[in-house]
Amino acid sequence: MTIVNVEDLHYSYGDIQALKGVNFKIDGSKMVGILGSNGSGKTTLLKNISGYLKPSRGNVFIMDKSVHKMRSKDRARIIGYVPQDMYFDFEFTSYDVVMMGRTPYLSRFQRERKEDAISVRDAMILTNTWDLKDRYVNELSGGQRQRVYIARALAQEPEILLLDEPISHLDVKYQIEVLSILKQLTAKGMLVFAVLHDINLSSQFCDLILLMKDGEIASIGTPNEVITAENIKMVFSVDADVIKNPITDTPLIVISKRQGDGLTSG
Ligand SMILES: Nc1ncnc2c1ncn2[C@@H]1O[C@H](COP(=O)(O)OP(=O)(O)OP(=O)(O)O)[C@@H](O)[C@H]1O
Repeated sequence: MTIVNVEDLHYSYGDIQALKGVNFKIDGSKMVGILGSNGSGKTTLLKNISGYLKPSRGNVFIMDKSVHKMRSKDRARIIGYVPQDMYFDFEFTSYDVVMMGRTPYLSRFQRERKEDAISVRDAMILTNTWDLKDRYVNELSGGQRQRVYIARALAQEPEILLLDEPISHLDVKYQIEVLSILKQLTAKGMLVFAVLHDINLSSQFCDLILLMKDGEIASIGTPNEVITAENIKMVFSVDADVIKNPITDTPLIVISKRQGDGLTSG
């Protein structure tokens, strides 16, 4: 069964056309990396899949249902969304924030049940955030907060998990740890989309790569199909050599040539 079906998706912010006709179908549980240059539409795509933004044209179907026609509570049981950052006006502890992930399972004014506490604890242990449970989330480091947000989405127990740059604030140990956790979740049946900037880690951990340029999909396929010197040049304007990682057998990009002399607009 096709789980996510994106059809002719267009999205504009006023005059800015951020998505210009995106089409793809994904079935089964996989780890999908969304890569592309700055401003190419990755976050906008994720927000349209999550139902947070409504397409200007085209549609997003989740398990054959238009994501916008789903009740928000039903949507939240299926889709977990981890934005780049969130700001909380009030002093919420990490535990409170992760417990917010259980909202779709509780009726109004219903107190948390034992199963909610178990789900929160499991998500926090998995993301290595249990020892942060009593700390105010606004006082955590960027990397600690990022892991708490992932725990919140996991407590939601979604079938599809969307993450916007989930490893951008993490040190290398946690980058590997978070990507490994996401990979384990796909083995348990979850479909994961993650916007990533690290091409080599994406190549190592993702089953599929969706490469974006100027609001369109420049290439979609396995890392072997997508991570090529031609595609890297086309999307990032960078000369790279692509070799095989001798340990993982996945494509590995090496920037060996001297690039341009300064920043170019893009
Ligand atoms: N709220 C907004 N209002 C107006 N334009 C926006 C808004 N958000 C994004 N855009 C524009 O839409 C385009 C796509 O932005 P988007 O954030 O989806 O790109 P991205 O690929 O995620 O970029 P990055 O890698 O820099 O995070 C860009 O031209 C951006 O300037």
